[in-house]
Amino acid sequence: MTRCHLQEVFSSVQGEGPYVGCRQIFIRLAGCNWHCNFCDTPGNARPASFSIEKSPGQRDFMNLTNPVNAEKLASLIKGYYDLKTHHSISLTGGEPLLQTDYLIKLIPLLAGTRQGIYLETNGTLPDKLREIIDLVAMVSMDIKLESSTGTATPWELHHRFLQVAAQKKVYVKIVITSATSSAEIKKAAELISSVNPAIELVLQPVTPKGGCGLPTAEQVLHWQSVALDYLTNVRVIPQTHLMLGQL
Ligand SMILES: C[S@@+](CC[C@H](N)C(=O)[O-])C[C@H]1O[C@@H](n2cnc3c(N)ncnc32)[C@H](O)[C@@H]1O
Ligand SMILES: Nc1nc2[nH]cc(C(=O)O)c2c(=O)[nH]1
Ligand code: SF4
Ligand SMILES: [Mg+2]
Repeated sequence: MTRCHLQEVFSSVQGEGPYVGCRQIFIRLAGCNWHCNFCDTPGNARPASFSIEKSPGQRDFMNLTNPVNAEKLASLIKGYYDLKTHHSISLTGGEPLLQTDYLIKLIPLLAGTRQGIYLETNGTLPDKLREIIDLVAMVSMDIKLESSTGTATPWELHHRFLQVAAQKKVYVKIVITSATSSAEIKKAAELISSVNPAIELVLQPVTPKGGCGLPTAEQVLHWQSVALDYLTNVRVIPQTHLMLGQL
């Protein structure tokens, strides 16, 4: 039986990127293969328990033991939330693609939302994406810049990842900080354009954390125009859920 380590499950509105405001069920898997200084959800890869909010917005969390099998998780979700009022199910983390065997079992049990599965991923595991791309409707892919992670940007992995993701609805998100450089934005925009210049790029100003500070207004507008030399659609959208008190 395939079982998974989770961090949390809740119903909220998508707070980032072009689907902002869409009602989603968030399933946050545990464990990550990357390290971003700004990460707002770091955590243990094997937590003993996870929490599930029973009534959206009420913060009436119940703690359950990890790992959990797919049938149990699907029946909890269907018991607490009405799938048909939800735009989609966000698979996030941590890095959800670290547990693809589990997702292959879980996703078919969660049919009934309006648009299906929304995958939120760091864009570094193209071979794992290939295993589940047929089960996913939308991909939110990050490009991870060295200036905010301390690790060299995995350009080749990101390129292969985007080629697979482009089979479905996909947009690319880059968290920008005061340390971001124009050269990084140019290289990212060139990479996206080489797959398809119509793929949308969202520049997401960091919510300050881990020594990462906000870029200036001048920096943000400059990087947007750099990216627009290569791409049709480049938007600047910050995280919005925090200001709404949403999870
Ligand atoms: C927590 S990650 C989980 C999914 C996957 N590991 C990834 O990085 O895309 C979800 C999204 O939150 C973004 N994020 C995390 N911390 C942030 C912060 N402090 N400010 C802005 N965005 C942040 C990530 O860049 C990513 O797009
Ligand atoms: N409301 C809300 N929107 C989000 N968009 C991406 C999130 C994530 O952590 O994956 C997230 C999240 O944690 N909450
Ligand atoms: S890849 Fe995602 S979950 Fe992992 S450290 Fe970076 S922001 Fe956090
Ligand atoms: Mg988040």
